[in-house]
Amino acid sequence: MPQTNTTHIPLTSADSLSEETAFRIFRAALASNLPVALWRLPGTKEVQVLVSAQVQQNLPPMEGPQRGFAFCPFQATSSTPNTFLPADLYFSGKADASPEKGETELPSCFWAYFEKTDEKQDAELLWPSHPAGPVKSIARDAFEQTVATAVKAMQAGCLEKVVLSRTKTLPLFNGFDLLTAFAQLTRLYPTAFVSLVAIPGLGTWLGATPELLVQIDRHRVFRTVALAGTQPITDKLTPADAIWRQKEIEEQALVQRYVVSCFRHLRLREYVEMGPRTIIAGNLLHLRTDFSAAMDEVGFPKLGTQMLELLHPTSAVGGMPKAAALQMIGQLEVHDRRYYSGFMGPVQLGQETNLFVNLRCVELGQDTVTAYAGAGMTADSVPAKEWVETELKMQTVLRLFQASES
Ligand SMILES: C=C(O[C@H]1C=CC=C(C(=O)O)[C@@H]1O)C(=O)O
Repeated sequence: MPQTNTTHIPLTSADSLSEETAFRIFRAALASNLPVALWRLPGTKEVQVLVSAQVQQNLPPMEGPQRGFAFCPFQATSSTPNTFLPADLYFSGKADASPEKGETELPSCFWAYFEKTDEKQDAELLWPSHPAGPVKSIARDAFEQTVATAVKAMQAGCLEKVVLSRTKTLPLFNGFDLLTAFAQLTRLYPTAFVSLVAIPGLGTWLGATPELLVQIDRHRVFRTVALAGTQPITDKLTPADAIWRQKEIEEQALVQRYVVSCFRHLRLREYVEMGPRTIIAGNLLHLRTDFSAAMDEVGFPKLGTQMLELLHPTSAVGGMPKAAALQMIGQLEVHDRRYYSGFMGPVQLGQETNLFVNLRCVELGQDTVTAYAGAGMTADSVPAKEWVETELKMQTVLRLFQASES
């Protein structure tokens, strides 16, 4: 593994013991070909894991009572459906917790592998990959051309903003270890939602996203954010000193207005809006506005589910107006986004729902890794800068795969 220069958060022995239990469950699920999700919530230490006996294609209400893990694409298709993994086995990662069983029994082979993995496992893990293999990548010149096309359309007034993405596929280096990569991301990005999701027939995704889509906390407070605008962190720059150009301010304001339009659509006025302020996401800074509403007090007991339907895809990954932006993405991008810029996260686990936008992520093939990243374009975008921005976003996770680039 390449060396990283980031501060490591020391784990206590109780933490590392429960992390090892979560990893054992993950390995046993892969070995028995079961869908599995492993994650660490922002600002927490616990690594949580969930295994399902089978996948559902309909999302239940986000407010309960069904518990599980949602994993949804940018746009659902037959090869990238919406998926919900019921919590047939769930481990919260807390030092005093043990794995909890759900409604459906896991097959006995899972428990056989789980017992076996008690001893240190040296056998290589085989993870599921998408049956169609890696998606297409675009060369720098061609990407910059497409950005120029989008900029012209925006200057002509056809739309205000579009988020165009691209991908980069590298061979996996010898000795790559999936769980080590996950553990490294948890140490590198303490404020990100770090996840590793493996679903037979659909693929394996690893990431560290900064973008909350929908949260319903244990007090039934709904939260979402408007995140956009990007600049690299430099040695001298703290979030408080960050200066934003008009282009980024407008780009984020469009996302913020989009969230407000969703509240308006529901005729909900009693929400709290804070920001925008500058936040750190790995090697980057973004602008973020926070929104919240106490669901019962404002008379919207199903606000999480209703807002999810309206928000996704937000203009942080699509654009404004939404329909025109989605059409342009379909025309200009050479790849299928699959689960990149979709959303995912635990539903009603630990009495909370926490859904995040799948950004700063990679998709794993058997011997390849594909990074996905996009950037918000407006009439003022400069194509070369947008290329660099997507490169920086990809580095969030690809830095762990550097040995692959040599
Ligand atoms: C689309 C991505 O980031 C979004 C979130 C924050 C900032 C963004 C931007 O500045 O363009 C994007 O809207 C991505 O990471 O692939």
